[in-house]
Amino acid sequence: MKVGIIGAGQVGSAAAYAVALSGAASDVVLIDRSEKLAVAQAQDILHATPFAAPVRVQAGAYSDLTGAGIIILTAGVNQKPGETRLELLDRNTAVFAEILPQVLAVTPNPILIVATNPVDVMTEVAQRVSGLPRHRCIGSGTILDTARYRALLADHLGVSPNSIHASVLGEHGDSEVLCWSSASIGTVPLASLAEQQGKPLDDVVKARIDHGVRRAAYTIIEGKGATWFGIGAGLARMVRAIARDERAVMTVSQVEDSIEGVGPVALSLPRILGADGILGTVMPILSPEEHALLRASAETLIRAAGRTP
Ligand SMILES: NC(=O)C1=CN([C@@H]2O[C@H](COP(=O)(O)OP(=O)(O)OC[C@H]3O[C@@H](n4cnc5c(N)ncnc54)[C@H](O)[C@@H]3O)[C@@H](O)[C@H]2O)C=CC1
Ligand SMILES: CC(=O)C(=O)O
Repeated sequence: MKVGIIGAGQVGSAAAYAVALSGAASDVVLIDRSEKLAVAQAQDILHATPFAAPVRVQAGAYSDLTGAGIIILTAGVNQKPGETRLELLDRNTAVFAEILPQVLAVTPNPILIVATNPVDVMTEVAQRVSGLPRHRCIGSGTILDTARYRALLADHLGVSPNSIHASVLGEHGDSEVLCWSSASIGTVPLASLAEQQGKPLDDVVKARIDHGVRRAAYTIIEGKGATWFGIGAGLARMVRAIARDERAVMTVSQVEDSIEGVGPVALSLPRILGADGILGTVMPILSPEEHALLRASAETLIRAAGRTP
């Protein structure tokens, strides 16, 4: 499958690199407002392919997107230290208004994967501007937050993150919801395994993990100006699930008519990802407190999109 990536900055290039290393697609086309940057990134990544998978990586123009099945949108501005994701909305909406007509003129029915922040509201913008069906307009949403959550739980419990089933729902941002009540290691509830391991998940540990997930972007941006490896890997994982029709479950964002009684809104829930995009939603069993937090997160996103919940 050919994948177009619009925005060849840190996130776009990390996604291209992860696609190339994992062989998730056969062709990657990088497009950026700065052609010089796109050419340099494509060359650098192409030079990694002899060590990994035979993926064709090139910089291009919109006309080179002919036949692309997936378009990843990473173009736009990122957060400066202390800035929230929601503060980027107006600037990045203008970027999408410029990009999307050029994409759709060449490839009229792609699956869009949105990474540009604020990713949930930008998913709604992309769906509205493109007119594509909701299930083919997918935000990376909390795929990264869920990965952070699983990585921190794995570190605490001394088990592989691959064996941890735990989700972050709602906004990819400050109001996100860490699901504690349904988390498990294999078939064993999280709290039970933590007791068995002699590493209970008390309030102090939970608060530390919550902070580590919710504030990760701020901490990393303070240290190195932006985040890119985690999301790059997450975007490549989404590409693989779609390209191979895996029907894998991932927390990604899609416009919904109603969540917890409010909507329409785009936010993350565990979704089945396959060849036609989002094939379904796997709603986890939530505690009353988690339901309330998810509703509050949806309301935050509706307000961010300029509507009253
Ligand atoms: N969804 C997620 O989990 C994450 C999202 N992000 C978001 O991804 C976005 C990109 O971040 P970075 O790659 O760090 O920024 P960056 O500044 O390194 O790259 C953005 C690129 O977009 C290009 N661009 C801007 N306007 C364009 C246009 N009209 N047409 C074509 N190219 C255009 C710029 O030239 C630049 O190369 C930001 O909004 C950031 O907040 C970043 C990390 C994680
Ligand atoms: C920047 C961003 O959205 C993140 O790293 O979570």
